[in-house]
Amino acid sequence: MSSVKVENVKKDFGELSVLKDINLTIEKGEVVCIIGPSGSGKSTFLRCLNHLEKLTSGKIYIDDELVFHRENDKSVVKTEKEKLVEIRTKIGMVFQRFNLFPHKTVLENVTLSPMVVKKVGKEEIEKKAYELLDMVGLRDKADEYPNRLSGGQQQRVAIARALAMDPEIMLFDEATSALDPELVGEVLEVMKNLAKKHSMTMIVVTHEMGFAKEVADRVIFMADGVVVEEGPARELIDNPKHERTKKFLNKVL
Ligand SMILES: Nc1ncnc2c1ncn2[C@@H]1O[C@H](COP(=O)(O)OP(=O)(O)OP(=O)(O)O)[C@@H](O)[C@H]1O
Repeated sequence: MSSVKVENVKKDFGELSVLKDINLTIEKGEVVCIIGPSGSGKSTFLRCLNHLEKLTSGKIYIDDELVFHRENDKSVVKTEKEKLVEIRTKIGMVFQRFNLFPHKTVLENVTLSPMVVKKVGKEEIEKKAYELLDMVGLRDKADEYPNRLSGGQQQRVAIARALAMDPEIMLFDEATSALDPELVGEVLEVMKNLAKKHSMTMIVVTHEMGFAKEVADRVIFMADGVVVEEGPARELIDNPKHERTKKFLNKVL
């Protein structure tokens, strides 16, 4: 488990200012849901946390260690390449599109990165992969190829694959948005289990308000690249303070 601190983070795409001075602290073991209208910068924020996007300016700390740092004028990225790999192994990410390796079996999808990146032995990682596949309810699919699985099953494999790296922090970027409605529940169930039983630091961008309310310790409402409001999940969803939050929740609930 790790904590994350974000200081004065800004991200521009050309003329477009997508993140405008974000300041947040996420504690060890905390489950945080980020909600907000489409285009408000939620995905970009997550992608900045593991450096899939370079910051325009600001600082990101993991466990009080400054890991990403960029100044406006000098374009200095503090992080060296090897360090980046080390940091990325601490941060697992699950995307909207599962991006499994199509020519690898489910088991191989889960074991590949730990073997290649962390040099974990085959026997050890396979044992762990089976445990993870058990956890996501897919042990019996270990030898299947991804195209033989439903979207919900593929997404559960993607979660197992991310967990196989033993991450300290898990980022979920609209993990259920691309799924048929009847498959959403099975993926949320796995995420819920992870949050409740495995005390993992989780940052979840989601449109699932029920999930946010039930599972999150804290909800952050973002709009137009700023954090408009944050607070305990139930409090924020049932009793939002800002007009912008109220408007958004009225629309989606
Ligand atoms: N690589 C990029 N290049 C240029 N613009 C981008 C890029 N990535 C995102 N944007 C823009 O940044 C803004 C925020 O996008 P982002 O995906 O972070 O929003 P979001 O809140 O996650 O939205 P959604 O809920 O629809 O996924 C959008 O206007 C988007 O078009």
